[in-house]
Amino acid sequence: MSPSYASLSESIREAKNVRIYKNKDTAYDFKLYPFGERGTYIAPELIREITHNLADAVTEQFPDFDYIVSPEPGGHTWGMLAAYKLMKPMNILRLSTELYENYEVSVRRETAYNENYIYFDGFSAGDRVLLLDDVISSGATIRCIAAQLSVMGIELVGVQAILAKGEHYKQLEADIGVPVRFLSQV
Ligand SMILES: O=P(O)(O)OC[C@H]1O[C@H](OP(=O)(O)OP(=O)(O)O)[C@H](O)[C@@H]1O
Ligand SMILES: Nc1ncnc2[nH]cnc12
Repeated sequence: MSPSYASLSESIREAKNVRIYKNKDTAYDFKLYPFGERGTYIAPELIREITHNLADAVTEQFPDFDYIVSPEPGGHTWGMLAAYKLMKPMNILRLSTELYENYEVSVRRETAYNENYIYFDGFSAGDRVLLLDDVISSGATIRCIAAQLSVMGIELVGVQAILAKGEHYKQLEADIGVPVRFLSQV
């Protein structure tokens, strides 16, 4: 049976736009997608639809990996639901605006509207992982996570997202050398 994206499509269509400022000169138009952003209401039907579709897409595209890796806070809620549905373990990447020196492995991430550090722990060289996030926009988040996984000797089998914004995912896919898949695109 072909997947239904009715609730997801509606939530994307209806998402409110807010303007956020990285600094006083740089404004960014940001969408309050209910599946990704704080302060939004998410209906159980949408949770179910996204979770089922993520799990089905991963099963079809990426049948063989050890565990799911997702950054908090937008990615790991969905990583966790997909992991539960697929009965796979997961590793949650923690984020902070603070750089904790001598504390775990970190990479600096800069997107169109924010800057912070992503912390890595609990990985072993040779692990085969699937990266799952809610939104791919500039691709900076996935790109820097993939680079750090590679440094640690982790094999990335692919990337699964809920939503791709624009066409940046194509360059991302070419750069990281694994399939980048998503349920919907704006
Ligand atoms: O492709 P990119 O330009 O890197 O954007 C994608 C990232 O942006 C969002 O994270 P954000 O920092 O907004 O935190 P969030 O998880 O609270 O949404 C989203 O969860 C992705 O991780
Ligand atoms: N919710 C969002 N709206 C617009 N761009 C984004 N990039 C990452 N998350 C986004």
